[in-house]
Amino acid sequence: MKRMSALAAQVGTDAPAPWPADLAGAPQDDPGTPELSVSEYALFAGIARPRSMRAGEVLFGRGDLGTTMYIIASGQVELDFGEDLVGKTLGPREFFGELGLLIGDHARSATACARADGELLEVRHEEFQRLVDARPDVVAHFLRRAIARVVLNEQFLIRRLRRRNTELQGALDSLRAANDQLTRAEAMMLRDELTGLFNRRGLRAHLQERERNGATGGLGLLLVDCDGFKQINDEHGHVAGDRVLQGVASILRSVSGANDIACRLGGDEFALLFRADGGRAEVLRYADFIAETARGLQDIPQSPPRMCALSIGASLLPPGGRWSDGYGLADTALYRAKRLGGNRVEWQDATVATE
Ligand SMILES: Nc1nc2c(ncn2[C@@H]2O[C@H](COP(=O)(O)OP(=O)(O)OP(=O)(O)O)[C@@H](O)[C@H]2O)c(=O)[nH]1
Repeated sequence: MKRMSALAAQVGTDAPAPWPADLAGAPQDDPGTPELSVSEYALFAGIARPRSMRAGEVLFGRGDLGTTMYIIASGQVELDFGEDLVGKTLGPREFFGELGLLIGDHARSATACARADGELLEVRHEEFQRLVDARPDVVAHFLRRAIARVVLNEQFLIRRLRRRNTELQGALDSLRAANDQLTRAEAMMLRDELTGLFNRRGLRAHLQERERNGATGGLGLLLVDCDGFKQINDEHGHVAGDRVLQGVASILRSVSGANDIACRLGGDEFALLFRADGGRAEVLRYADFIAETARGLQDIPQSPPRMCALSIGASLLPPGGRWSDGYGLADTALYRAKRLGGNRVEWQDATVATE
């Protein structure tokens, strides 16, 4: 500090400082190095204001406007760029805050905090101007170094951002893939594995959706149950039974439209819920077609059989009515169809729902 103070005393007036003879030539060191050369440091020390710093002292905060550059004479300063950017620790002859000095009222890009007790040189615009007047060659060299440092920092930041961008892109791709898998898994959970029709969960989801949209009325409901199915299993094996169930599913799929829902409720029991603006007549037309198709397939002599007879209970979901009401009606009708020997369609009205 003594050496610096002596030089500082020499530039106490506006007159250019008489520079030591050994510093007469422009410094030749690498502009990319972070610290000032000994000769540069001596020149800055000749014009700067010395000040001391205490460990933990915040010299300026990120975003603060500033016009002062600092050179470290002794001690250490930590620069914190915030977010997840890597900070820097600077030591003797290193400088910081130069953009504030060069641009003026520049928002600081980092918080500068003293890591240890030490001494700083403060360079403000007036002092720097004196150096410009007296030693433009030194200033030009310093500026090259300062610009090189800014450019290096920018390039580092750009590389880092590119890398981060690639990482983010990868994370996004994984997320998309996981989301697709989840969507597929969710869709599979709503389907019956054997027939590909919706299962009970799928039917419930579909009904909830319709209830949310207030679109539960005017729907035809068929409950379809296989007749003598256990016997097919017993006589021809489960694989043959499975093929019969798949055959029933195919018939239901072939009559259901885009907004209808064909569903395997479990075992050998199925349901078809469909738009039936034509009321009872239309619902029964669907039911008769299904029963008739099954009969037709059953009549083709095959071993093992590809189809069995079907019992069908039919009803209409009353406008504004609940699914459970409509289901109760169709179930009553199905029970009657079974009781009457199966292989038939039975209808149940809401008005005479008691049996
Ligand atoms: N092959 C096969 N059989 C199944 C499956 N799920 C349930 N079953 C069988 O389906 C049969 C259903 O028996 P029941 O309800 O008595 O059927 P049913 O013989 O048609 O009797 P009714 O309805 O009175 O005519 C049982 O033997 C179950 O083991 C399946 O996924 N595949």
